[in-house]
Amino acid sequence: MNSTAVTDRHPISVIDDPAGLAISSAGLTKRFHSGQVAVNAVDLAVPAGSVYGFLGPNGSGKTTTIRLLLGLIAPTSGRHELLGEPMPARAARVLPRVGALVEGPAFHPYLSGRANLRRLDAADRTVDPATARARIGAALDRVGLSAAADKRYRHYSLGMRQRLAIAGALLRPRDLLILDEPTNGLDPQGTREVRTLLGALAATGTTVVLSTHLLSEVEQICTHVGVMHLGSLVAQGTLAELRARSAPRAQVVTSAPDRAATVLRELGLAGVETAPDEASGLLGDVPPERVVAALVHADVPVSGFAARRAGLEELFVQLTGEGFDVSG
Ligand SMILES: Nc1ncnc2c1ncn2[C@@H]1O[C@H](COP(=O)(O)OP(=O)(O)OP(=O)(O)O)[C@@H](O)[C@H]1O
Repeated sequence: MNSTAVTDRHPISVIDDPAGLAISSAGLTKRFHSGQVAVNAVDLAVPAGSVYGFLGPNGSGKTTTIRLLLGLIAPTSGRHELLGEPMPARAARVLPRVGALVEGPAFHPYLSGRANLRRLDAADRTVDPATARARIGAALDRVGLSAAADKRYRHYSLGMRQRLAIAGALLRPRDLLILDEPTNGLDPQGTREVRTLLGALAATGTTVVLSTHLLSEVEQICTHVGVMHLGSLVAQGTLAELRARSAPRAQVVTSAPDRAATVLRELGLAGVETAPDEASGLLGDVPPERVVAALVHADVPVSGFAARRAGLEELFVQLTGEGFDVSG
């Protein structure tokens, strides 16, 4: 096997530029006392300025990874940096630049959105109380809640509640925002509101990382994606890079995969891979019939041939062995 075929569970990392990363990790691992390895040697590379979708089925280790990144739990092994600073050594310096939504803040139902933010702001001893009013006003404005700021929280829609939680994370300027399932439990309208907000935040240059189990969410707002499966990061890259992986691929079923691979390479196919009884490569502009003719001409025993394109959804299913909820 000489490949990193997506059907294998080999990690695929297509981000190899170490510079300009908002988050990087190497071998980040968490084994719980139960013995369960929830996060297994994860090498994250989140480019600064990206909207990075951290995608994976429930239980794949997304929340645990986020908790590790924020220093809420200690890794069993591995290391990571946030905004170029090693964690946890520089936590005090870097965390003020990082907004997070992991377990949503507990808001008081009978207080207004503004009053709730006032309470949250007052709990932060590192900010100047004299400027609280302006800070809270700006945060409400950024999430589009200025008009509803003085309504009681209990009268807020689900989308408004989540936007208030995000406002809580934005009480001070942030370079990086890490959100665990920010649209979970929202109705379609609330989901739209939060997505629009995240897009607007990203447009101002904030790096946004959001975990999700929704493929559609990634397709709609993310520039980059990392795919988790059983605690491992099984793919990472731009959406375009992952889409390219699902470009049309010629698949040859043969008892001579190495010879078939040679023919595919000679024809100019990229990404040629072999497996027992199979060789495959990206077709690009090469017509499938030319591939078949060349194989026959080279006396490669061909017992099956297909030219097929895997969609993003199929790619993720291949990577994780699980179906994704494609709604939302
Ligand atoms: N404190 C803990 N002790 C033991 N096991 C844990 C702990 N926290 C999480 N796990 C386990 O680790 C695995 C990964 O959980 P995690 O919550 O990180 O996944 P997830 O991808 O965020 O899923 P979900 O979307 O359901 O939250 C799960 O099997 C979970 O049961």
